[in-house]
Amino acid sequence: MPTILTVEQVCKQFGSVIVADDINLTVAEGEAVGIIGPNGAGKTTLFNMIAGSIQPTSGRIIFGYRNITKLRPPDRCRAGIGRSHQIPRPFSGISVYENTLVGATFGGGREGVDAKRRCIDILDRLGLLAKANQLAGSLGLLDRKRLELARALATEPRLLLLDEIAGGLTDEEVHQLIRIVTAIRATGVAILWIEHIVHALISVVDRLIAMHVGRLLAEGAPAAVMANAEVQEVYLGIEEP
Ligand SMILES: Nc1ncnc2c1ncn2[C@@H]1O[C@H](COP(=O)(O)OP(=O)(O)OP(=O)(O)O)[C@@H](O)[C@H]1O
Repeated sequence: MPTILTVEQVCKQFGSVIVADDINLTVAEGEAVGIIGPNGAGKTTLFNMIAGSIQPTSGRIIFGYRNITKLRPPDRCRAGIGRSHQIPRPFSGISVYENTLVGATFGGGREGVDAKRRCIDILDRLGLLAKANQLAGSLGLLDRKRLELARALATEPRLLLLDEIAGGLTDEEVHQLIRIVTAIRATGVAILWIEHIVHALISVVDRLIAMHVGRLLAEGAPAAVMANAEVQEVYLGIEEP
């Protein structure tokens, strides 16, 4: 499959603190890649640089064949990078449907009946259609996470960045979320997913990347990365005997 995202020699410094240290990674079209790492490893900072809300200190970000390093976040969204945030922040005073419509109109560039039809289809796929007219602010956690995904999908992404979407959910809710992400994945959207709930991640992704203090520690098949001695030590706290 052709590459959809290339992160090339990306570094980020906040003052004297290095939070991304020569990051190189690729995601192929339709591929699902997981990112794990302890708190403060630089995972969200990496997403912020891919989505454009912060600029790398150096390095390049290529989306498709386009260098998007200097592009503003709305333009990256319109180019096909969708994002869900760690803490869902829907427009709580408007309905679930209207929240989704904002994404379809803004990112997907659709209007009128076309945008409305797309939103209804997305809400149906995510199991939110029955709550379409409810205020977003009245939703429980799982539904807020579903809405976060719906809003991101409405922008018609070719690459979806998921930031800790399983956090705070019950086991049953995590299973529901896994089914949703698997279904999104089956539509051909590439996924880059940061997650602390590793079993959820591993049940969906093709490849895993482990980060630690701004660096890529290991990368490859999920089982191999989880068995890596350095990953076990820094991430799971398991030291070699
Ligand atoms: N705007 C900022 N200014 C200064 N330091 C920052 C800023 N944003 C992030 N950092 C620092 O960068 C480091 C990486 O943070 P980041 O949120 O990317 O980690 P993370 O791997 O996503 O962690 P978590 O799993 O807790 O979400 C942390 O030490 C954080 O304090």
